[in-house]
Amino acid sequence: MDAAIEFQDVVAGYGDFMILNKLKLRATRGKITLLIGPNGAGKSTVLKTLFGLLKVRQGRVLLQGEDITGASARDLLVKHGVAFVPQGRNLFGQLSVYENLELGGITLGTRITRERIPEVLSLFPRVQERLHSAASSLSGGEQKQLEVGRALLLRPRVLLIDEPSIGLSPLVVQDVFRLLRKLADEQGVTVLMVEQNVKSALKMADDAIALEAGRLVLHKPADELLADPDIERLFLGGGHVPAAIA
Ligand SMILES: Nc1ncnc2c1ncn2[C@@H]1O[C@H](COP(=O)(O)OP(=O)(O)OP(=O)(O)O)[C@@H](O)[C@H]1O
Repeated sequence: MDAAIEFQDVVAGYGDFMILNKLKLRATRGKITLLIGPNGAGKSTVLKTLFGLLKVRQGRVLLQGEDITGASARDLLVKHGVAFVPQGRNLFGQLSVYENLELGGITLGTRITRERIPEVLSLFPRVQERLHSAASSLSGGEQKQLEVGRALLLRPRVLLIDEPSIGLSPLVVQDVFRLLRKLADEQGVTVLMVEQNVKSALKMADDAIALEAGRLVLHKPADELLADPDIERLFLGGGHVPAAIA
């Protein structure tokens, strides 16, 4: 397997409380890998650790075979082509769509950023129509598209995305998923995603990794998991949150 991302026995957490428990995982280059598992399993923690926001206490993190353990978020973004779209709203609401994009490209310099903005906007026609509106006036889905667009300005090779569907209508969720599919298929971007809309996400993902208590419990093709009659138990670690898999 051509691993874009590899965790080798990674231990990481918050303060003295370790969440990832000698975690081993691999995500294939140019594919969409979905991280699933019960609440608190450590899914978001994987993304934060990979993006250098949490310290790796033990083990190694590799990107395209290169050891990036301990690299800062800035270096990951600028030198290694990793972009992170966190949960929730992360825009400057009072600033315009265009200004938010300009800020997203701050590490590139103004000239390159301005050259790239049209190419990013071409992916999001509805956002393009609102270029000079305050970001906070966009719908939830448009705001999420703008966040993804802002990350794409840096032409990432790896996109980490945490629960993009929160607060979005099912149709808009499909738009976001289609976009991720396009990035993987046409640009070879590796996507690692956490998403509570598990069934819809599995329909467009390539692989699924299930975590439980900071360890990997399953890694298989998304379509195989979708066909597994034990799917609810696997997703929820024996819990029962039917709305999460509707
Ligand atoms: N900033 C923080 N400080 C302390 N503990 C945290 C922090 N963020 C998360 N945790 C704890 O780490 C554990 C794993 O959290 P994480 O967000 O990675 O889980 P998750 O699998 O993404 O869950 P969910 O599906 O609920 O989003 C949880 O017990 C959570 O309470």
